[in-house]
Amino acid sequence: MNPSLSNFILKATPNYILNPTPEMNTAIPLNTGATIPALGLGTWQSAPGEVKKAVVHAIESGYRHIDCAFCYQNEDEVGEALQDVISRGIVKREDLFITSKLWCTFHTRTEEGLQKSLDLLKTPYVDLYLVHWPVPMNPKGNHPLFPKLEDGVARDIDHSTTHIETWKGMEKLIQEHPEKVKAIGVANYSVKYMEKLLAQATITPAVNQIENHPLCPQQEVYDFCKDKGIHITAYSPLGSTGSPLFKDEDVIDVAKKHSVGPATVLLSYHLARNASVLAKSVTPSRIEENSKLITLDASDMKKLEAVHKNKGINRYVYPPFGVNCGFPDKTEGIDLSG
Ligand SMILES: NC(=O)C1=CN([C@@H]2O[C@H](COP(=O)(O)OP(=O)(O)OC[C@H]3O[C@@H](n4cnc5c(N)ncnc54)[C@H](OP(=O)(O)O)[C@@H]3O)[C@@H](O)[C@H]2O)C=CC1
Ligand SMILES: O=C[C@H](O)[C@@H](O)[C@@H](O)[C@H](O)C(=O)O
Repeated sequence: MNPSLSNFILKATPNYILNPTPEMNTAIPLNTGATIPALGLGTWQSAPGEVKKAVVHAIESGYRHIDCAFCYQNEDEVGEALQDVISRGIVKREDLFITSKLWCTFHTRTEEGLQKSLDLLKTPYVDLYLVHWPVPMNPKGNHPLFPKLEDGVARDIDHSTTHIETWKGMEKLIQEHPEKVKAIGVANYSVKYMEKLLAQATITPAVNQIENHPLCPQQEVYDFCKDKGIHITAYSPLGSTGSPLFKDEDVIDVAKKHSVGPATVLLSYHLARNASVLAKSVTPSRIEENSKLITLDASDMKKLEAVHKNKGINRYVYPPFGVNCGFPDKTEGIDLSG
């Protein structure tokens, strides 16, 4: 076939699937041979005193995938929730998919980072352990999680190492402790950083967890990862704090068409993209509402895919590292891609 024609056909192939099983625990294959449930409960900014109840309620409502991180400073309480549901026989540990993440100040201490999360979560293993950001921060700085330089503003980056070295530490974890971690992956990786990582990786990341929604579709990372067999998990699908995407008129139109709420559309969008999605809530009724997914059709996807073209990209989560993480809409800061 004429190469330009085959290129056209590839590009013309819709990047969504039209008949996904519209269920929150649809099992999506990972490159490890395991699967990841389509919907997970997010726990970032879920306050102590609220997060245990939220996780218990989610699992009692059928959620099997919980997204955690050491830097959320609430893994201890998530662990209490896990102990509670497991001890009451609601689920077995092996029925759950638990993700945690290596925080930036632990890049040179992968084993310690993992063990801290396992202890807090009170679980012998995590199903997925992610590098939270490709940004090593000073492990001996003036704060254990968010060290700053003397000006009290700029984050204290650890220039003595690289995210590639971090990945080698992650590979060592799974090679030496397969009983503690079932899959390794990354979060917040752009194409540029992923290319640099893959050039030196022995193990391809199973997952890249990125901000993803109609105002930030990240099509270039999505397509790159799909091509390499790296699963995408979407975070901040509702637009993060306060769910601002609920007000988008195109989202509302699609929701009205299907007689559902905006959450269902915003979450089902990822199911159609064969990605998993994390929705955070500490409100019982919303946790239940978010568990309902539907099958969107080609015209719905077309409408949702046009949202960022008409309104521009909106990235809600971009911490002030002072680092250029390689995303086309955020080009300021130092390049740590290696
Ligand atoms: N790897 C990374 O760097 C990142 C990972 N994540 C992960 O992804 C998860 C989800 O992203 P997050 O940024 O938290 O934001 P979300 O897009 O999930 O939005 C959460 C907000 O929406 C509200 N909300 C949830 N459901 C509903 C509903 N049905 N109706 C109305 N409001 C609703 C929540 O309120 P309330 O809780 O009060 O009900 C909260 O204010 C995180 O919790 C975290 O686990 C997120 C960001 C970065
Ligand atoms: O996972 C959620 C986010 O990445 C969050 O962990 C960061 O935004 C963090 O608050 C930071 O300021 O660096």
